[in-house]
Amino acid sequence: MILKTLSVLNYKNFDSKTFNFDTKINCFVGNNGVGKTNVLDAIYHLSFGKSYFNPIAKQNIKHDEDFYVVNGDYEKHEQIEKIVVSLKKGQKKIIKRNNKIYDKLSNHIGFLPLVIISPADRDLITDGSETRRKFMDNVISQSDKVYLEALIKYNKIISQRNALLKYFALNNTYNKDTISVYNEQLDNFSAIIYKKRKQFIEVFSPIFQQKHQAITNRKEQVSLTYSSDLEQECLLNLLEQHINKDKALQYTSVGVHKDDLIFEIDQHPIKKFGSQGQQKSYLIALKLAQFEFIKQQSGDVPILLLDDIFDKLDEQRVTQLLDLVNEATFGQIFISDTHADRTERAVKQVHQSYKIFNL
Ligand SMILES: Nc1ncnc2c1ncn2[C@@H]1O[C@H](COP(=O)(O)OP(=O)(O)OP(=O)(O)O)[C@@H](O)[C@H]1O
Repeated sequence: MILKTLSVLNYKNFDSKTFNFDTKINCFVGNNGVGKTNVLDAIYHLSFGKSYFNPIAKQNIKHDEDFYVVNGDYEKHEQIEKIVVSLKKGQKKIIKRNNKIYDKLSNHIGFLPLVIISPADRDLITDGSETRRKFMDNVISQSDKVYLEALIKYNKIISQRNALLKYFALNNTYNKDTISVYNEQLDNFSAIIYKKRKQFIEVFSPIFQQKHQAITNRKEQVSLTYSSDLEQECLLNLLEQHINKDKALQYTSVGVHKDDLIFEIDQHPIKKFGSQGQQKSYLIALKLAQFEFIKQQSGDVPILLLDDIFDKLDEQRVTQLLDLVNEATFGQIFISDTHADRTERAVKQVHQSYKIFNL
């Protein structure tokens, strides 16, 4: 799968710009703030229908404009695929594949597999569990539609149940039957999500270990474990046991929407006990494992976005990283960096074709 051409219109700091890409390595270089990350984010948009960096869709429209368009021409399985994501202020976002509008964004997820490595990944360590759940959901969803559907439905019912708990509190009332209907639906979808997350970690964790060893030469022991309320009991029982708490809090306090991934180094939380360098290696290993997992599951080589790559690695390690990806049957890579010369030195050593875009 190759992104041949990208055109953006009123996207963040760009008014109108077109890029024709190399099939292997593409580097965006230039000073701080010229829009290197924005180009990577536009490519991310084409795979996920949204920004990696800014969840508020309308803030991706260029200041003082009222719409944006991101257009990508891909070659996939010898077919040309035209993907267009557009948003007009006050309207719903539209995603088209070959001029046909998708009914649901979820139908597009996984069609153009992609992995991004960015300085913002540190949020995976520093933020609360939601960021780690989103990471896990992103990896599994790119190759499992049943999972994505179950997740969307589960989240919808959780919102409805929370709204009902609020309504009960506000009106000083309670109806066990209505809550039970939600509980049963949640139990059904959470069983699917829990099982698939468990299966995912069983396959993903050894890949992560292997990537971590490859980039650190086995210096320290790291682990990645899945933690869920459902380890104790099925959700139906848990919801019944926690109903008084939920009524008091006015939201659902147990379930797979509280799951977490535990990141440890030498059996201690990496957030508290990992050095900066150890945390960066952990994150890179996590992202390379994501790349490998998606490649194995989907059969497609994901596009790789390396944002501000020298933030995490020195020059020698960047070359090692590119080699690692190169070994994994080469996909297309997009790199952003402030220094044209060091980027070019690193990519030259991979002996693949490349293009440098000065922004
Ligand atoms: N909606 C928007 N409209 C106009 N400009 C925007 C919008 N959103 C972001 N920008 C601008 O985009 C620029 C940041 O772009 P980007 O993050 O891609 O820079 P960069 O080249 O990656 O920089 P760095 O090297 O510092 O990471 C900023 O100048 C910011 O003001």
